[in-house]
Amino acid sequence: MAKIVISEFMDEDAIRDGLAGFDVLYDPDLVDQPERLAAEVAGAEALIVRNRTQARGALLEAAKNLKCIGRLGVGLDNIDVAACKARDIAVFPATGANDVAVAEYVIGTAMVLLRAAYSATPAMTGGAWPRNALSGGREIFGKTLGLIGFGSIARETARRAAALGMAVVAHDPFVDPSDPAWSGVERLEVESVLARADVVSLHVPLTDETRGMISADALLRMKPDAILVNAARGGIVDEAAVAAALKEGKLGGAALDVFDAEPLTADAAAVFKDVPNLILTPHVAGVTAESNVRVSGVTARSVAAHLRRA
Ligand SMILES: O=C(O)[C@H](O)COP(=O)(O)O
Repeated sequence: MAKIVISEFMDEDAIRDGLAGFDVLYDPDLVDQPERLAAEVAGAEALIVRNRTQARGALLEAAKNLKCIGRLGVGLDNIDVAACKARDIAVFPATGANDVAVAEYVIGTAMVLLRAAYSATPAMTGGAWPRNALSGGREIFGKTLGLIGFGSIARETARRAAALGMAVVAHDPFVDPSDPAWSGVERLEVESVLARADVVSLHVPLTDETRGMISADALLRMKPDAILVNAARGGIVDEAAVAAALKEGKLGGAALDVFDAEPLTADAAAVFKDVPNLILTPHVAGVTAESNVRVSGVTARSVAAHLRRA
């Protein structure tokens, strides 16, 4: 049966159950061995990747027999989708399978950053009692969530926000105004979302249009105590501008899960040193134990079905 190469981590039960009968090469370290990866894909009919394998250029050229790419996530910026289309290589993102993980990350970090009270442990184990200093934390109830992008992850986030008593506003030119998804959510232009929201969360792909969207200027148009959450893609946000705004008190807090260059190097991270009310995470908003099972299952099924049809 067809050969399937999996170059990044995937749930092993999903490989065993969903790809049974296929000749599978699963090596989560392949992504870091470009020459070996190119040699392995030369005979493959399917490639399964997360966000690090760059399915473009030389790798695609080497993959002469490729019929499909399974993406263990939703962002497609690491795949040359146009080149795949031209060669009739199907691309299967795991749409919907990590929505809950990202939505919980957004709500969780927003609550932590609004409350700004959960970093007292070192001071307290040192004998301090910073009650006065930490008494000004804010509640999420009654605040406004502003979503830039209103796809399925943003909608999961909106539902949770509404359940917590937030108002929700959103911008997405690709969702028709008559779409029932807008029910209970105010449809606004980007500028108004930025101006109105207490928590701004990004849910757009990285494209020429969205690159640099949250610039120093855009940050200035947000409320000075607003929280910014970026679990979408690095490159949408000007990282140095976020660090500066937090230091200067022009932004209330930020959670950044994604970065312009990943992994974030110590040099690139230096800009975030001693920045207040900042949460940095290594591109894990969409990855939980549960979402890895769902994402892997969906991807295995899409790839297997395509190869059986092909
Ligand atoms: O695009 C996505 O869905 C997220 O970046 C997570 O993707 P990954 O875990 O497959 O990299």
